Amino acid sequence: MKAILIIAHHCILPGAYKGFEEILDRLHHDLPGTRVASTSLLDLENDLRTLLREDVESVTLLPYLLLNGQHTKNDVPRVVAKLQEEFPQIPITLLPCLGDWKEFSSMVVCGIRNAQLDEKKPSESLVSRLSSKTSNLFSIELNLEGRNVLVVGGGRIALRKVKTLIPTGAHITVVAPQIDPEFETLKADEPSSITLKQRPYEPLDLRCVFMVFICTDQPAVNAQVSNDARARRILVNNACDYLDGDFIVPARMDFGENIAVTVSTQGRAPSLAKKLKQKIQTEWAEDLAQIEKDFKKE
Ligand SMILES: C[C@@]1(CC(=O)O)C2=NC(=C\c3[nH]c(c(CCC(=O)O)c3CC(=O)O)Cc3[nH]c(c(CC(=O)O)c3CCC(=O)O)/C=C3\N/C(=C\2)[C@@H](CCC(=O)O)[C@]3(C)CC(=O)O)/[C@H]1CCC(=O)O
Ligand SMILES: NC(=O)c1ccc[n+]([C@@H]2O[C@H](COP(=O)([O-])OP(=O)(O)OC[C@H]3O[C@@H](n4cnc5c(N)ncnc54)[C@H](O)[C@@H]3O)[C@@H](O)[C@H]2O)c1
Repeated sequence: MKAILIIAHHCILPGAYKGFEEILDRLHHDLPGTRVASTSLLDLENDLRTLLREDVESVTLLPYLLLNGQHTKNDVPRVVAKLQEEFPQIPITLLPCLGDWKEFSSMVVCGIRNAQLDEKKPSESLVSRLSSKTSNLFSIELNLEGRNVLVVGGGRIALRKVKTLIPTGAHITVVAPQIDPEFETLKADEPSSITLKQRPYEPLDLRCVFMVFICTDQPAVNAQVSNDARARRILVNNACDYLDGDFIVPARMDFGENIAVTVSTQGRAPSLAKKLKQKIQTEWAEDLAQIEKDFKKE
């Protein structure tokens, strides 16, 4: 079994470990079969030794620290070197401090930009978001025929976006390390309109792209794509953060040959948009079909 050991500062203030605990929960959930443990700088040596005595094949150490200072330059490597000598058969990998991760700067910039946006659009509870009367989004129906559209992410949300993009005639590229098998089925039906790239996003994926849909489960990747696209003046839809993108996708229904009805909550309550869509589909279908028939007779 592989193991991850996260090293954090010791702190006794209530609530200090909120973000840290969320990361542990997510690692437990997202990396089943990996032993996830945490320790403090003081307990590192004892805890790491205990872990190495368990049935682990490798240990990855993450210093939950921002700056590459005394702890990450000297204290932690010293313990790692000592224990690697004691347990030479178990590889120990020491990751860089968080501040040196390449996605970190994008995440910080994005967080600050969102905070500035939030100053303009205070978003408290859903109820208060919904009761705000003003809408400053502009509705259009966009022609994407022949345009290059990039979808970053290959999961459930990306799949939904691609399904709605196919009928537009756009050239769709999907890039993600994990691509849902259903994409292959879609590609088999539409070989010329879908390209699948099974690897992590790279900034060059944005070359000649008209519009990008950001749909990964990695906030740091989403922030990087958003920043890269903005620098290239590419239109952005961020499925994970409606305040970040240039546009949102409403729920769309087609009735008969000519009628399209879209429902939007301006990003504020997407699940309400879905509910309304279901209501409209069940309650309006017959009436709309009749209206279209009558219109054709006129
Ligand atoms: C309309 C539809 C079109 C489409 O996705 O193409 C759409 N969401 C749909 C479904 C859906 N969305 C969610 C669930 C699970 C909950 C549930 O099941 O109840 C389901 C249901 C499911 O997945 O089945 C939750 C959700 N949605 C967003 C977030 C992130 C966030 O808010 O940060 C979260 C998580 C937080 C939360 O729960 O709030 C974000 C967005 N979702 C949008 C559109 C945009 C805003 C549109 C608007 O407000 O008008 C925006 C901003 C992104 C964008 O522009 O794409 C599609 C209808 C499908 C259909 O056609 O039937
Ligand atoms: N718009 C919506 O309606 C809506 C609804 C629910 C959730 N969301 C948001 O959408 C996100 C994605 O949801 P999902 O259900 O599709 O998740 P998922 O776990 O099914 O898919 C995540 C995808 O991101 C990809 N990914 C990870 N790192 C990547 C990288 N470096 N480059 C490219 N791709 C990378 C993965 O390979 C995977 O294909 C959620 O995290 C959530 O924030 C949006």
